[in-house]
Amino acid sequence: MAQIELRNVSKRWGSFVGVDDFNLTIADKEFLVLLGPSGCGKTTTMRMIAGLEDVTDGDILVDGKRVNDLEPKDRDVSMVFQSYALYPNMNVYENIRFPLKVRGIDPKTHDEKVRRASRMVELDDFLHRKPAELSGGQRQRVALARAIVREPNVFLMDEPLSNLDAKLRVSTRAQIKNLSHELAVTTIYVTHDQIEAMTLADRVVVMKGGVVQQVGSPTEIYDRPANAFVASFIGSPAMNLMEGQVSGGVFSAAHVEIRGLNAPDGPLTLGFRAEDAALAPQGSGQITAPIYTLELLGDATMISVRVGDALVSVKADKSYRAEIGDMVSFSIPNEICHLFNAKDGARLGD
Ligand SMILES: Nc1ncnc2c1ncn2[C@@H]1O[C@H](COP(=O)(O)OP(=O)(O)OP(=O)(O)O)[C@@H](O)[C@H]1O
Repeated sequence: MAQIELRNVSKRWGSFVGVDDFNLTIADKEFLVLLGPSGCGKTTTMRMIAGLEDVTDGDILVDGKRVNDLEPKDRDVSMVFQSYALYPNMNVYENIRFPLKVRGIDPKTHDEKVRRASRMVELDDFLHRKPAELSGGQRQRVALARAIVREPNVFLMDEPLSNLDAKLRVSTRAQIKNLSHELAVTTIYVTHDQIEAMTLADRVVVMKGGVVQQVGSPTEIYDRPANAFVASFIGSPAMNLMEGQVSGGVFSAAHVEIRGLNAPDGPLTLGFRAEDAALAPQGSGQITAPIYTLELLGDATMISVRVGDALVSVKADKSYRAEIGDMVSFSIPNEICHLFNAKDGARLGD
């Protein structure tokens, strides 16, 4: 059992703020993903939980006990890093066994524990090999097994898939999800890849510049982004955002007019997702504009449309065909519009 609580946690180096007033309770067995662009403070947050970085302000509690002053080895957490840091001279078996030796675990139990962990990551047939004789994906699985074998209360994973090629990333991602379910261990996972976050997480924390922007389930974050930054960071493609003016419930921007909005007069950022735009017969939509490019995705066609100076994405059926430069017409039903304050990007209304 491990519930982790961060209370007003901050990290500063001199006047530079790496993490600013982070508050969150991570439930026992929860899979929590810290997501954000490079430098937003994800790794620093995780390192503070691991005890590898001192907390400047605030408290970290595990199961209600303050752990700020505990050494990493006394925190009952297992970390998996982006670089696998395996011992090159030891074979896979010895690499996985190593944490058990260091911790003075009864040697009689080692074999069973190592074999169980290696079975979970499907490395049973590779136990005699040295790291140099393994693929990148297999090495990362050794690192996972080495974390599993300790039977920790918490897994901390820092971009564990980022050194793998695209195909391996997808299969290892599925394996991590399955493992976390099977082991039922609280997991904190750092990534800048929103697809990884959406597919793995029970809850996602989106960070920017050391500040938490939103905490929520993947669906909440996708359907109701708290601000324009989150909207632009989540989704593939990201949400279309247009700057414009509202007057009497009518949003106007270059080549765009959307009526019936419940928004105050003044500047506004309007967002919509590619899949929510509705293609309309030629010339009958709210927006008619030239196609900039088309991407055939297999299950759909993504149309990039040049609206004034901006490019917006509109998702069409997989059978949709047109040429670059053709005109396309579409509407943005006002119930699917996301409205954001033009100044600070905060979400308006529901
Ligand atoms: N020891 C340090 N001294 C000063 N600044 C630091 C130190 N470690 C990290 N930082 C700064 O703190 C900020 C947050 O770093 P952090 O590594 O947590 O970001 P991140 O979100 O994990 O990014 P990435 O995805 O690139 O790893 C960055 O701007 C970084 O340069």
